[in-house]
Amino acid sequence: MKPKIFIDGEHGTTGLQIRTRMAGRADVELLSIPEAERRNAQLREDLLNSADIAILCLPDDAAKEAVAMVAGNNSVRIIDTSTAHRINPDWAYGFAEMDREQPKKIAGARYVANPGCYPTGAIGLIRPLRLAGILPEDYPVTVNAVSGYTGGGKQLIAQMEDEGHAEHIASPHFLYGLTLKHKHVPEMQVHGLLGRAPVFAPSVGKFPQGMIVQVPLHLADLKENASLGSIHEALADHYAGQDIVEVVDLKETASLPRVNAVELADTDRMKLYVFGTAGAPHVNLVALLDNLGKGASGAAVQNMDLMLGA
Ligand SMILES: NC(=O)C1=CN([C@@H]2O[C@H](COP(=O)(O)OP(=O)(O)OC[C@H]3O[C@@H](n4cnc5c(N)ncnc54)[C@H](OP(=O)(O)O)[C@@H]3O)[C@@H](O)[C@H]2O)C=CC1
Ligand SMILES: CC(=O)N[C@@H](CCC(=O)OP(=O)(O)O)C(=O)O
Repeated sequence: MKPKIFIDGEHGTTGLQIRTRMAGRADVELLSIPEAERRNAQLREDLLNSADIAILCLPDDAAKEAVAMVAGNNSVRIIDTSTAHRINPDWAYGFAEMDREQPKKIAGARYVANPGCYPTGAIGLIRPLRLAGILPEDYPVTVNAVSGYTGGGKQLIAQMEDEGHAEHIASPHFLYGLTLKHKHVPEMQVHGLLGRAPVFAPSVGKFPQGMIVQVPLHLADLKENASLGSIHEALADHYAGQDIVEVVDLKETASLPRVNAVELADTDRMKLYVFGTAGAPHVNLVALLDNLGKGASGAAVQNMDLMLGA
């Protein structure tokens, strides 16, 4: 029998992109809820309990409610794309490339927390340098980022695209999260293995999908003799043999005049760069991804495949 998959929130931004990725797959059976019934709690509970894997594409509160709906059913496994369970030690963190043994942990888990879009870039850059001993635990990390506006879900999409919207946003680029209490900070600290919470400065650009995450570093405050080359080598070693995360060659990186936020839109890949000048005191670590690809829906399907052994 084919494994049954139910996407709770399938008519939202992340859910729709997962459905698109699943179209044409003959190895799974997709359970579906009509759009008009998407908030029908009884129907959702029935579908959740009929699934082998439920992928939650809901706000945090609704995701917690969905987990409670299957509490008495030991056969339903869950992938949650919300922020609700990302630092819960009972959940496997669904970033398969973060450690060699992570794919195995995800494959065997009942509960998998899909990473946030910004944390995928930030943790992807920071964690390998913590593991290699290059980045000290108490380093004051700063994360600057720009996301495509689909990162804000249906509401922000409507504000950006509909000029008649009462809260239309006409700005081509804006900063937000200005209280510095963004929901992704704890996740970046925990899985980035950081002693201090990073300063996180997010922004949104007038493009639907794409994301740049930057982590600038002072070499003098890293492990002795850390250099552009040794940092690149640590990242390249960490991701060797992976096909989704690419550490871009230093020579190619040095030749780039700019980084385009939408380069990886509509892909599930992530590119990591180490920018700087040999012998100079600073480096800038950069991750490039699609907020809805490796940052959300692409990672959810990758995790589902690991859980199915596909
Ligand atoms: N967009 C992105 O780039 C990313 C999103 N995520 C996460 O994915 C989750 C979904 O976000 P996103 O797809 O962007 O959001 P959307 O607002 O686009 O979609 C959310 C969907 O969930 C439905 N929903 C809301 N509340 C309930 C409820 N109580 N019961 C049933 N259905 C409900 C909404 O229905 P309705 O239309 O009626 O509101 C909508 O269909 C969030 O937790 C978000 O943090 C993660 C990574 C990146
Ligand atoms: C542009 C934008 O608004 N982005 C969202 C983050 C994306 C998202 O929904 O958060 P998760 O990755 O945790 O699911 C935000 O800053 O709240």
